[in-house]
Amino acid sequence: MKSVIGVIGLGNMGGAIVRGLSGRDDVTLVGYDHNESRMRELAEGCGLEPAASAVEAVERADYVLVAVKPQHVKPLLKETAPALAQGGKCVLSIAAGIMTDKLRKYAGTSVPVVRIMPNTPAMVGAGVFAVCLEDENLTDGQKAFITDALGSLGQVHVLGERQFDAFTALAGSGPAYVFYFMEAVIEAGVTMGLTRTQATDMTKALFSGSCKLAEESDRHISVLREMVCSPAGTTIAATNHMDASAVRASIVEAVRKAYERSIELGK
Ligand SMILES: NC(=O)C1=CN([C@@H]2O[C@H](COP(=O)(O)OP(=O)(O)OC[C@H]3O[C@@H](n4cnc5c(N)ncnc54)[C@H](O)[C@@H]3O)[C@@H](O)[C@H]2O)C=CC1
Ligand SMILES: O=C(O)[C@@H]1CCC=N1
Repeated sequence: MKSVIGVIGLGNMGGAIVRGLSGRDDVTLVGYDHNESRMRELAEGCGLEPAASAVEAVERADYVLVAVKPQHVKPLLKETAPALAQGGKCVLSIAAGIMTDKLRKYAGTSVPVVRIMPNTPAMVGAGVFAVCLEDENLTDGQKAFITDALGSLGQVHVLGERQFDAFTALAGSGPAYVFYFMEAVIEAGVTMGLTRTQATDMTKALFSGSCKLAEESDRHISVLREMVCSPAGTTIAATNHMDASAVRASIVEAVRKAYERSIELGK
């Protein structure tokens, strides 16, 4: 039997998850967004069934995926609480920082809630997900369905909720750090006289090749870096400059800022 996933909020992340799940034949996707063009695009592109309202999406769904911005979660769950109370449903929230006890309070019923933290590479089936399955009202069938569905969009880590802020700062926000570093490398290439197209193509291949090596090699990441740093060579000149500029400390501090912000959003 098919499970119905009702996705509310079809922006960057909700849209990515719909695209990623659209190939599954055990799932019917229903969606609602205030922005009609988002529903239309996903209806045409991957067979999403548009709902006339958030309440209708909830009424039709077995799993309700809440993919609106954190500040919109409370009014949305309050509005849909009567429909959520119909029984047999499950709330999945990807909102950064909003804890399960708050989600339960807003939904106002004994509906089980699951917190999920995705990242945007889910758009191409290469996401990294954290999922918190601690709600005692969750059935084994629901847990199995959720982990399996997320598994078709990328790597899944079942985590306790207390680890969610760290995961959000590292992997949820993480693609932005990687793209930020890529932008800087591209600018360096252009500074040295490469065309922007050349520098962009080279940088994409550099990052995907390095990630492939890190994944497929048994060597520690630090050893892989040392292998590039020839004695008195070009690379050690660059990494010494990064150390002198405290780039590593700055990255650690930046990720910690995201962690603090995630904690703050949960208050
Ligand atoms: N963008 C990212 O990389 C990640 C985002 N998240 C979380 O995902 C959630 C969504 O983020 P984005 O997709 O980036 O935001 P977005 O702004 O791209 O999409 C949000 C969508 O929700 C719609 N919306 C707002 N209120 C609504 C309502 N009451 N009913 C129906 N639709 C409504 C908006 O029209 C918009 O299309 C956030 O809570 C964020 O914390 C989590 C991990 C990664
Ligand atoms: O920046 C944010 O708040 C969201 C959560 C993780 C990635 N984007």
